[in-house]
Amino acid sequence: MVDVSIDSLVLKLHDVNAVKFGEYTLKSGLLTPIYIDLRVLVSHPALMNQVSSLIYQRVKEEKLQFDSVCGVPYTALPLATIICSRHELPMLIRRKEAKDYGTRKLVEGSFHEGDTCLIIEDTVTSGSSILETAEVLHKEGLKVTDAIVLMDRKQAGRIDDQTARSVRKFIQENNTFGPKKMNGSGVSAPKIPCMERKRVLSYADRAELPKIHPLASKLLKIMEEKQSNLCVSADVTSSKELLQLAESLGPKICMLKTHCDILKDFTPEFIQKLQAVADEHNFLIFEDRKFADIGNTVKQQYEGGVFQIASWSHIVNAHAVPGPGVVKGLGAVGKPLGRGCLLIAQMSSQGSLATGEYTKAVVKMAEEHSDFVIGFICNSKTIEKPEFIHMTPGVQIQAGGDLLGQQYTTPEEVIYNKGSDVIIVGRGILEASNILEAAESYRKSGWDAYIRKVGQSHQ
Ligand SMILES: O=c1ccn([C@@H]2O[C@H](COP(=O)(O)O)[C@@H](O)[C@H]2O)c(=O)[nH]1
Repeated sequence: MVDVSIDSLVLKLHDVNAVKFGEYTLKSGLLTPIYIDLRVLVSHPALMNQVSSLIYQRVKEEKLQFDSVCGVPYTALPLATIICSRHELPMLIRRKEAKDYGTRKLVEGSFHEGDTCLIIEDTVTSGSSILETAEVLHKEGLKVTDAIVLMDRKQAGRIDDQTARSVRKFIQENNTFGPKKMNGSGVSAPKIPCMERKRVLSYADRAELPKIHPLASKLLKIMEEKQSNLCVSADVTSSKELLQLAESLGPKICMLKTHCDILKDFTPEFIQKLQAVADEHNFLIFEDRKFADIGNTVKQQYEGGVFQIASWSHIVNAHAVPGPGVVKGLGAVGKPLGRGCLLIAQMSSQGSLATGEYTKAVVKMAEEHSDFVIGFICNSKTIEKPEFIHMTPGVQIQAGGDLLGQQYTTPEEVIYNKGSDVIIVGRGILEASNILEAAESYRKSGWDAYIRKVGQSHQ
């Protein structure tokens, strides 16, 4: 039996650099002065054993009942393996991505519908990783009622007073032990420490902010009025098909996203019809053109050519790679027309390079051009300024991915946990057997997650 003293364990964790002090960004986007990185544990077998024993000790103390154990990938996976092997408990493995071949299962191992699965996690902040795992298990028919998490923020004279104060303040402001909650998808939120949320303004309140861009205000009002934060990505190749989509899904959406350069029959007449449908059903058009050239070129691409995008698309987007000239060039055309631009701060695709410092630089560029930039394409909220609208692609009811690197997150995760405002859904709707029903299901999931987020922050 391994001797487990919490204090000695914490010191050892600090020794192997698993507890770091400084300025770090959490998965939730929050800045934290303390970061617990238990990924290094795999290189320290004695510590792995200690941590596993501590977790199992807690399982016993809590007298938890379960049929199998699942470690949240990846850090908690080896911890769960040690516990299960040592105590001869059945284990399940949750895949982060479905395989491209074979069974395409997201949960590996043997189980029966209705079995209870205990989740094991190394550290927790908002609980989003645990919820993601719980949702995947739930979809496979498993019940999840409990999660055991290892996290200790005690210090032992190893940090200076200033750091200790800011850590304590952070813990006070951000960590509370909340009641058991439902997460809206029918999955019981496991009992874990959960983060106290900052007050979240409603879309309607944000529409009235003094510094809001008029187009952002218009979009937020549409969202509130139609109870929809759903943008459908109309990735079809014929204008007839696109118009049919716009016509039938119009009442369900706040925005329709186009890729005009994949249409085989683009004409000015088609655009007139699309604008009429947008007016009739009160949604905005967003041409996902992803401009990425010097100012002078994007100006011409936006205004002229075959597509004359500026004349019909309320919103366009741009990469920040070329520097601020791209925004200035687009703004020269778009601002007089009352158009708005989204900067691509992050991408949903696997291996995207738009992360970390790059994302921060994009946000800064947006702040410096807020008379034209109304928000971001991103995976999660990038800035606490309610004037900016965060829009997230790579959304499907079931998390997973495609064969070309697209990665999907659920509407609940995107809106509630990641703090985004708009879900952008393409194939999740377009490839459904009943497109209208699918759109309604996405609309409802996105809206319910928003209501829950706003509601909880006002309690
Ligand atoms: O990071 C990004 C930026 C844009 N997209 C676009 O969104 C849709 C997603 O389609 P799905 O069928 O839902 O995968 C598509 O038009 C992309 O070009 C994105 O996916 N990720």
